[in-house]
Amino acid sequence: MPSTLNATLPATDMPVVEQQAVVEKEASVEKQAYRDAMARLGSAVNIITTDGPGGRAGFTASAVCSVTDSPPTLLVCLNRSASVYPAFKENQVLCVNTLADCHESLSNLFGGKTPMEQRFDAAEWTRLATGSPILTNALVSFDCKVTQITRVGTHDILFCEAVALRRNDDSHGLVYFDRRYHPLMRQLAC
Ligand SMILES: NC(=O)c1ccc[n+]([C@@H]2O[C@H](COP(=O)([O-])OP(=O)(O)OC[C@H]3O[C@@H](n4cnc5c(N)ncnc54)[C@H](O)[C@@H]3O)[C@@H](O)[C@H]2O)c1
Ligand SMILES: Cc1cc2c(cc1C)N(C[C@H](O)[C@H](O)[C@H](O)COP(=O)(O)O)c1[nH]c(=O)[nH]c(=O)c1N2
Repeated sequence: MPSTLNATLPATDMPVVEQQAVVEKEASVEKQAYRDAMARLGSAVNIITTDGPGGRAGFTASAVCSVTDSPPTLLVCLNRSASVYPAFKENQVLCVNTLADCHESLSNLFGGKTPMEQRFDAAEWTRLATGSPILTNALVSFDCKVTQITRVGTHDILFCEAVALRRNDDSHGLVYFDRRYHPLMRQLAC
């Protein structure tokens, strides 16, 4: 049986669509229940990097997605309590490095409390247009300037316009699902 959110609702003859609206208005979801539910959404894993006057910094992020291709724009959600937040806020440039199947330990390094130098020492980096660190064997890297920031709850949503791209066509993907990493195989040319 699938589990459901328990919300006390008045019994009515309302059509299903209107009853759903009542659930959204009256019920609230506990933080842990929300996280447990979100853990069921598989996502790519990315290391977001920056460099500039605010210093070099990087963190692991799963809250990343495409917004529009005109202009080519992604969004990245960053917790304002993260140690890296001031650097991203000041630099206004970043690179979204999407991880390949070999990057599980690198993802954990950039997602923990590890000192910044130790994080970057664990891999090889280059630069493209903005000066943000590009992970040399990432599946794909989006070098971006931050064009807009929106504050929602604990996080800032950074809207990022891609100004340069770099792809590795001989790597497999990495997905974070159910609080674990899973390799994702691509059909590679023979
Ligand atoms: N968007 C985020 O900030 C985000 C996303 C994923 C993981 N994390 C952090 O990574 C660590 C490990 O996460 P996990 O997935 O193994 O287990 P978890 O139980 O902490 O999180 C499960 C899922 O809930 C969501 N989530 C967790 N913390 C969040 C937050 N502060 N804001 C918005 N969404 C959040 C994410 O989708 C995450 O995959 C935790 O410290 C978690 O806070 C943060
Ligand atoms: C798989 C996975 C996915 C995410 C994270 C972690 C992990 C392991 N973290 C947490 C983030 O990486 C962590 O808070 C930073 O490394 C900052 O940590 P410090 O404050 O520097 O220790 C994270 N944080 C964030 O602000 N947005 C996100 O999308 C994610 N996603």
